[in-house]
Amino acid sequence: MSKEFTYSDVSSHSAKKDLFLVIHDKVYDSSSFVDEHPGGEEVLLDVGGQDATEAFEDVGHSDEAREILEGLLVGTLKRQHGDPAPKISTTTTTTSTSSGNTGMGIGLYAIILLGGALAFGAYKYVQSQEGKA
Ligand code: HEM
Repeated sequence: MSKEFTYSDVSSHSAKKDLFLVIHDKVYDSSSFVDEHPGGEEVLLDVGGQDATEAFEDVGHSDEAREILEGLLVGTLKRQHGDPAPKISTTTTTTSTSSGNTGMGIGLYAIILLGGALAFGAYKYVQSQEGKA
């Protein structure tokens, strides 16, 4: 059975010799790994006792790094009302890009429709002129 930690439990473990990190709502005891981290101890201490999901994923850690992480697992995070929201990177950027594309699509569509209407009007005008002649 894995242990459950609240956010305030985790935040009390932010010292170098007692360092918990939250990644994807799981709690990892990184104390033994701080000195070995190829990215340096500074970055781990920065996110000690906090949600490090974004920092960890932004670096694009290897499968090997994820295996080490599994070995440090001590439990899961039990979220409570008022806790900081889970951090998930990438999704926001994807959404904003695709909504930008949709806006562009509608703009183009409007121009094509307008062009069609103008062409139709010109055609009708030419026809009426021809009728007169
Ligand atoms: C306990 C959690 C972590 C573990 C087990 C871990 C493990 C590793 C490992 C094994 C590497 C070598 C490259 C690779 O295999 O991907 C690495 C590199 C790196 N890590 Fe982490 N890491 C952790 C957390 C973090 C966090 C929170 C940051 C915050 C920014 C970070 C920043 C970096 C950076 C910048 C490198 C690249 C170092 C370089 O190539 O010069 N790591 N990490």
